[in-house]
Amino acid sequence: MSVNVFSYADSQDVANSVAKYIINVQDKVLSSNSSSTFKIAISGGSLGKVLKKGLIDNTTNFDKIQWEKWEVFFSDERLVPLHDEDSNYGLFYEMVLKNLELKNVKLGSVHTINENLLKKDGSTDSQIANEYAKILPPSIDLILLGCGPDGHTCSLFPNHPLLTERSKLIANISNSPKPPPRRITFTFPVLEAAHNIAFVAEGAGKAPILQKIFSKEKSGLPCELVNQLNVSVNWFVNDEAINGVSVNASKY
Ligand SMILES: O=C1O[C@H](COP(=O)(O)O)[C@@H](O)[C@H](O)[C@H]1O
Repeated sequence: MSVNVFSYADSQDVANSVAKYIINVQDKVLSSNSSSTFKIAISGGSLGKVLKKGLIDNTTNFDKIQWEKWEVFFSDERLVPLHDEDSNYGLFYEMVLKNLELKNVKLGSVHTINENLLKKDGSTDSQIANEYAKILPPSIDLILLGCGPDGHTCSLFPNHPLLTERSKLIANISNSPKPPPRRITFTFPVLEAAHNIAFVAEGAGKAPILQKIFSKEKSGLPCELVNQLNVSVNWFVNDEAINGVSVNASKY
């Protein structure tokens, strides 16, 4: 399927076009008779600020979001308490949910890890992953992903055995090369069942890895493997991130 790249000089324009895209997918999903909720998966890292800029600070976009119909999942989660500074839910809370509370707006539902199961020794991590897998729908309408400087996405890292995991929808990892080490993550079966996937990547620091991901030579990097799925994949980047990358970028 198609891989599109949309690039802008300015970060605010990246955030606005990500927001416009989210709203378009949301509207399409909710206007079809088959769905009463919009199922969206969120990542951590730099995506949090982009969502705040595009969906909260931009009040025109804010008003177009049907918040009460959103069902939010996390493409990966760090195995720390939900309000820890490393938690992807915690980041989403700070950037989005807290602002909804201030405006008295209710979000449909947010599917977090079961915090009560967390144990310091990690002995229940696989149980946390299994429980999260049970609440996943057969397919997610839109998965928003980041791209780490090493080409990882979700908590799927380069050359890691989880890249070929087919039997579990959610897997736990205890040796993440990026801290914190204990995490759970979507596996490829969840990504390939999605209706739409979008990456957000910004900054000159991302250019070297994007050059590899979009090179004709296969790298096997996790983000490149996502580009090869039979799913519509859209990249929202700033110009610095695709400096020297062989892609035809356009505007969304
Ligand atoms: O550790 C993580 O990193 C990736 C990429 O983050 P970014 O800050 O480079 O955009 C993120 O997508 C993932 O959810 C997170 O757990």
